[in-house]
Amino acid sequence: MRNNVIMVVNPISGDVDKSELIEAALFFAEKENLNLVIYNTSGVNDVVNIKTLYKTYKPERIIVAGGDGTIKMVAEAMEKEDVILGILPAGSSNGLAVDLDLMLTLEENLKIAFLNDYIEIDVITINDKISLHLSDLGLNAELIKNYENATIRGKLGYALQAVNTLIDFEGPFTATITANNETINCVARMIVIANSKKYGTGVVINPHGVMNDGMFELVILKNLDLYVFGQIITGNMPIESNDVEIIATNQATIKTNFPVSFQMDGEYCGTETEFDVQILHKQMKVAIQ
Ligand SMILES: Nc1ncnc2c1ncn2[C@@H]1O[C@H](COP(=O)(O)OP(=O)(O)OP(=O)(O)O)[C@@H](O)[C@H]1O
Repeated sequence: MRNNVIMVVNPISGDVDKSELIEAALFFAEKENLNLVIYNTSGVNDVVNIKTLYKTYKPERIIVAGGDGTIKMVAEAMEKEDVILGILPAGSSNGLAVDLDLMLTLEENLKIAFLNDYIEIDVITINDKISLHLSDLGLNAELIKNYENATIRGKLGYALQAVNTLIDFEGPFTATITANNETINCVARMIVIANSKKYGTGVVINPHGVMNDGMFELVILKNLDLYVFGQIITGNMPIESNDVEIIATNQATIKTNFPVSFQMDGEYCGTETEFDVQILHKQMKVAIQ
């Protein structure tokens, strides 16, 4: 009997047609004598449908063709199951795939997703919602909100939006952070809650981030003027300066003095004043190179 593999495909992610990808995956599965069951997401009831498919087919692996949002949705559906995720990056944001060095050719990704060994990565929860790699409050979330509403797309649009956001931003907020049995107060422009090292753009924000060490980092950016901002986006994260403080922990609460914009893995999530951050150690098995 052939072993089953489920492939979850987000037909709209990254604005790309997936027919070539599906054809290549079917061909690969046939060659490996695997029965590939394809599920196209609809954006409605996907978690429930994937749970049902899992119970029916009991696969050892689930392949995900989509962006971070689709991976998170599958991770949520498979929270209680012992299954390996294989990633075929196909989103407009592929932060997790960038972090795991999976931005490769389709042939390479197919081989890794279907056959390679895996690592068990930690998953962060913020107010009970899953974050796979990087979430933040403050300036970058503000930037993402503005970018979602912007008319000029592409790199120039992003740069213009960044400058506008820096100029318009309400100013620093005060955060009360409790972690490692200590409470500190600080004034910040942005606080990153980081499981990993870099954003999907490749910008390194948390040089010591390791995805399976049972810890996450709070990267507190106290000052984010154009100079510091420039250093960060050019890959020279000023970790030794007074502008930056990094706290490594496995549990934290953050309270802010006014509602602050907040984004999780590239998706704008509104404003909040309280953030309860936990780590689920080695929660997810992901196939890697
Ligand atoms: N068939 C569908 N039609 C419309 N939306 C869908 C469909 N399937 C999934 N979605 C939505 O796709 C989003 C996840 O997309 P994902 O993050 O994987 O790709 P992306 O290209 O990076 O997305 P984004 O446009 O948000 O950057 C979810 O909001 C989900 O509800």
